[in-house]
Amino acid sequence: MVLIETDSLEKRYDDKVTALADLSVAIEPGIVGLVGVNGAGKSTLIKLALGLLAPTGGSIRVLGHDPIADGEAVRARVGYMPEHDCLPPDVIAAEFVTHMARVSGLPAATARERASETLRHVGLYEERYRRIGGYSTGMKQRVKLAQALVHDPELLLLDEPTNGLDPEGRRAMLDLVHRIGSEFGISVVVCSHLLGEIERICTSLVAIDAGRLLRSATLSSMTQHSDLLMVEIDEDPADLAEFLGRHGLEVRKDKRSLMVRIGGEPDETYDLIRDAVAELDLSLHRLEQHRHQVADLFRDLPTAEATHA
Ligand SMILES: Nc1ncnc2c1ncn2[C@@H]1O[C@H](COP(=O)(O)OP(=O)(O)OP(=O)(O)O)[C@@H](O)[C@H]1O
Repeated sequence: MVLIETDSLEKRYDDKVTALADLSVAIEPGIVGLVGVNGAGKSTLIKLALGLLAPTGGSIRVLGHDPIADGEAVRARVGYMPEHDCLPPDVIAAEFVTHMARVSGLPAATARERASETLRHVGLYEERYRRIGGYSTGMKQRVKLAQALVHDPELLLLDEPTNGLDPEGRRAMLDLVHRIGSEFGISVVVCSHLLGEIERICTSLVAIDAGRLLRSATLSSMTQHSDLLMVEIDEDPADLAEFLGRHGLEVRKDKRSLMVRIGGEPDETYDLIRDAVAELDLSLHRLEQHRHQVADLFRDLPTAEATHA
């Protein structure tokens, strides 16, 4: 089952700002990072998925449903953690999460039970009878996560869950999101403008820029071996680069390493490098096939804001 499927999706605000344009993507189950700079259109996509906004063009389906025509079915199966602070400060956390469970249709006793359980999952069990207004930012983020989880959804939509947290808090929140996705079997779409931060917990990434799809792929396909060999020697690599170049290999210097493109049979390239190192009397420190880094593949991510038509 595809989590979210869009076909030429478009969202324009007031006929002036194009937040999403011609976006076609199929988001598969797992922990999915939705990445893009501020203003790329991430929150707009989430709001369209929830049926809070209607598309101005194309279509979107969530767990097979149209979020506008079939909003109730989507809300029953999807949990949403909004980006900004939206919690009532005078309400006790356990009461708030119980209330949200009741809004989702759970009977009173089940709602209370689920609220306690969910607050335990997010690490707030001991503090659950305190007023939300007295909570730290990290604790408030956890209450937002708990209310999204309380009705046992199949899909969680988290909009910048690390917002406002310090580095330790960010790490803890992402560990929690990872645990929910991997241990509870709930699919998660987590928005972030910080690729480096969320890539470690995601099974796939969808990158958007200025409302358009930039890339969508699983992490494993992104970190496959490249056709480059990384060569590190203890000495300056200039002579080695020159030698390999003379023998027909494509060589690029990368800081203190050389990146050598595998030409023809990989074994021949390995042998040529070993022979060159021996002939030039160098000390080989490392010779291995280079893996793509996710950040390398997103290096071209432009920083443009959404298109203003
Ligand atoms: N209600 C609105 N009315 C007009 N323009 C809007 C509205 N909401 C968003 N936009 C514009 O649409 C574009 C996409 O915004 P969106 O909030 O979806 O991006 P984002 O990637 O979630 O960024 P951020 O993390 O900063 O919210 C931006 O140019 C934004 O200014």
